[in-house]
This record gives sequence, C-alpha cells and structure tokens, in this order.
Amino acid sequence: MKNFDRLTPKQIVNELDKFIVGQNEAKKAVAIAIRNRIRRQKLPDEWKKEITPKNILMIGPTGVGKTEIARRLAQLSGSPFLKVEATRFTEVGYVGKNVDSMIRELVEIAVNMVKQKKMKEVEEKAKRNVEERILDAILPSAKKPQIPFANIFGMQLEKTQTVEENVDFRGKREELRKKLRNGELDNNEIEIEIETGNSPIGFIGLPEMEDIGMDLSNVLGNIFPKQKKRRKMKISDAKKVLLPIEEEKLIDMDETVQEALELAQNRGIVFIDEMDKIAVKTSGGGQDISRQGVQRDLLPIVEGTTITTKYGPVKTDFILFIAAGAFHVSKPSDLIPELQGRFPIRVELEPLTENDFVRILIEPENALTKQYQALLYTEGVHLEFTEDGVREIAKVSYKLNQKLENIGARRLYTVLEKILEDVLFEAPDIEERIVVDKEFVSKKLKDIIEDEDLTSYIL
Ligand SMILES: Nc1ncnc2c1ncn2[C@@H]1O[C@H](COP(=O)(O)OP(=O)(O)OP(=O)(O)O)[C@@H](O)[C@H]1O
Repeated sequence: MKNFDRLTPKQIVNELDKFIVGQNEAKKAVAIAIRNRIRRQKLPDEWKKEITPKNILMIGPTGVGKTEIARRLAQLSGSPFLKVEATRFTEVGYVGKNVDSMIRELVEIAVNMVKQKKMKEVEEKAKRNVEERILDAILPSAKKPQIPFANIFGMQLEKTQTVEENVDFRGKREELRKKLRNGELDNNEIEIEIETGNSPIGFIGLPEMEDIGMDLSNVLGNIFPKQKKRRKMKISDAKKVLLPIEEEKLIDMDETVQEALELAQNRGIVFIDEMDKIAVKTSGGGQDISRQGVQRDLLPIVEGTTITTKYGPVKTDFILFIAAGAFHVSKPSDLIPELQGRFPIRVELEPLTENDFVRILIEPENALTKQYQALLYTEGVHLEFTEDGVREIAKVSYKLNQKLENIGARRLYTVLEKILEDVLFEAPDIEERIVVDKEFVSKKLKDIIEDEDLTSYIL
C-alpha cells in the first residue's frame, strides 16, 4: 500500500468522507494518527524510542460511526484490522485469558490477507493446473486404454486397441481442453482426488496451546502425509474446489508468514470497543479488580512489547490502537492513569441528527438505498427513492431512536428492511419500477408504528 503512504491527512479525510457522514473530528484524528505512524517509522532508531505511539480514544454513543471510521481507515491503508470488546477479557471463563490473544488474532488476519493476495497473484497459473488435473481425470493417461467420456468427442475404440496406436492423444486432449474452457463439460461428473489437510488426529489446536502461541498442527502437521479423498462431482464444482488447493500449492508459506508478520507489526489496527465498561473509579469488588486487571494487561501491549505467536514474535510498537466507548457512566479519567496516557488523542463523536440520517441513506458510496437498488436490479426491478421518501425514513428512524433506544444509524437498517420487506419478497414478480415516496413509507410502517409493543419488537 505504498500509495496510501503518500496520502496527506487531508486526503485521507476526503477518502473517509466517501463512506462516513459527518464526524469530522474523528476522521481528522485517525488521519493524523495513521500519518504519524508512517512518520515515526521513518525516524532514526534513537528517535523512534523517544516518541511513544499516540493512540486514539473515541467517545460517542452506539451506532454513530466509530467502528466504521476505523474499519474504513484499515481498508484504505491495506491494514489488517481487528475489533475486540474490552469486556471480553473480564468475562467468566476468560479471566486470565491473555489479552495478548488479540495480537495473535491480528496476525492470523494478516496471514489470511497476505495469503489471499498471493493466491490471487497465482490464480491464472493455478487455473491451468486445475485444468490439467481435470483433463487427467477425464482422459487418464496415454498408457491406459480406458477412456471414460470417450463418447464426448465421438471416439470409438475397440477393446484391443491401445491409446498410443489409435488416438492422437494430444489432439484429443486439446479438443477437450477447449470444451472444458468454454464450459461445455461443466455438467459432466468426474471423480477426483482431493487433498484434505494433513492432521489425522483431532486433538490438534487446543485453545490452551493457542494461548501460549503454539500450534501443534504446525509442529506435527508436516510429519503426517497429506490425506486425500476421492470424490465425485460435476466438473463445474471441481473447478471451484480445486482452484484454492492449486493456488495454495503455488504460494510460498514461509514468505507469506514473514510478509504477514511485517504487515501486522507495521500496519495493524486494533479497535478496542467497550473501553468504558472496564473503566472504574474506585477499586471495589472482584469485578472492579478484574476490570483494572484488564487495563493493566493492555498497558504493555499499547506501549509496545513483543508478543509470541505461532508464526513468530510480533512487536506491537507500530500497531495503531483505537479504543472506543460511550462513557455514559464512567469517564475516560476513570481509566488507570498510565492507560489514559497511552490514549492521548481524544475525539468525541456527535449523536446523529435527522439530517445526518438523510445523508447516510443516500450519500456514502455504499449507502443503504444504493445497496437495495443494486440487489433488486439484479432481478430487473428499478427501485427509486424520492426526496420526501428518504426524508420520511430518516424522520421515522430518528423518532424511533428517541422513543425506544438510541441505536444510531443502525435504526435505518431495521426500518428500511421493514419498508422493503414486501418488495423483496414479491420480486421479481412485481412492477418493473417501484417508487419509495413518503406515502409508500407511511403505508408500510403505519400498523407497526401505531402499536408500541410491536414497534419495539420489530423496529
Ligand atoms: N456517520 C455515519 N456515516 C455513515 N454510516 C454510518 C455513520 N454512523 C453509523 N453508520 C452506519 O451504522 C452502522 C453502525 O455504525 P458503527 O459500527 O460505526 O457503530 P459504532 O459507533 O462503532 O457503535 P458500537 O460501539 O455500538 O459498535 C454501520 O454499518 C455504519 O455504516
């Protein structure tokens, strides 16, 4: 993601604007933080040590875009992204569960990202290999006289004939290849051998082992040969099943892991939600001690330490941590002082207004109205939203948030789903053009809105 490194904070905000309405302070803060990380990475070592990472604390009610900003930033910068709830580490059964596990999860995500990228790079070559495997299955080998599917291309072999003598084997194979490529053989069944992994024993991957960064399947996996299974399937399915298998064979796993470790270390973003729930004023009962314990465990990770993972050691110095919470009851100052110091960038996110809802419904590149339009257009249905229709959806959603519980923009999801329920059910057997105007919205919601119990249940 070299291009991203060249984006100025202003340009990063412009990019985020394409997906998130308002919340300018938060966008600005994450843009500065991520740019600072790039700046810090360029410093000489002695300076690197002096400048501590500046992590962010987002303060704001639920559903106003906190996670969305962080997630979009990660996408934009090609960063592995993990969202965890701080309370996860205080739950019964989780007590003592290593907070380090979030770094392991981040690495796992990075490994998958790099693997997917590399698999994409070798896709064309893998497709050729899949083709060869399927052709081998259809037309086994030149030495074997048995030719299943021989009738596909009109071969008539006498039992006594050998392939070498009677068939221009290569020619036929190429003829079959053509048919395979243009999908003519897709519905034919073949039997193929599929690699199903290499651990014949079920105990591999005990959670306790994972906690200390070990994975027995890595240690023992290579001792056992890969298991194979013969399966019958349509050629169209075989293409799909074999592709990732062939892609994996073509990529260098050591290289993938190295790249992933670097990606996690230098670009990782960890979003810690519900931070307010582990902030406590005074140390009271066991629960409070457990909450403060989690804060203490978090401290070295956000300060910069080295965590052991099954892929190797990972430094957390350059990982960007974004903590978030509503802080209705507790305050950021209820966090232990050291942790407060590690999240010096504070941003408050505004509650969303009715006007914001209107914009959220139509402006983002992936706006909800656009999503439904795209979905229905696949079946030839043109969905149109009029201005007063969108305004009405925003208005109802806003009112419901006041009346029931304020769940922010998430309310738009439930309301819109309800309004479009019939259309989604009836399509494609409906009119080609559906207009969602004020009247349409009111009609669809009338019964539900009049019954308060039903409202809180459905919307
Ligand atoms: N300002 C906004 N602009 C565009 N979409 C938004 C905005 N705020 C929220 N949304 C949409 O609402 C949904 C919920 O938002 P998000 O996940 O960011 O909530 P949150 O603030 O992180 O709350 P929580 O802490 O409860 O997870 C997302 O799908 C997001 O797309």
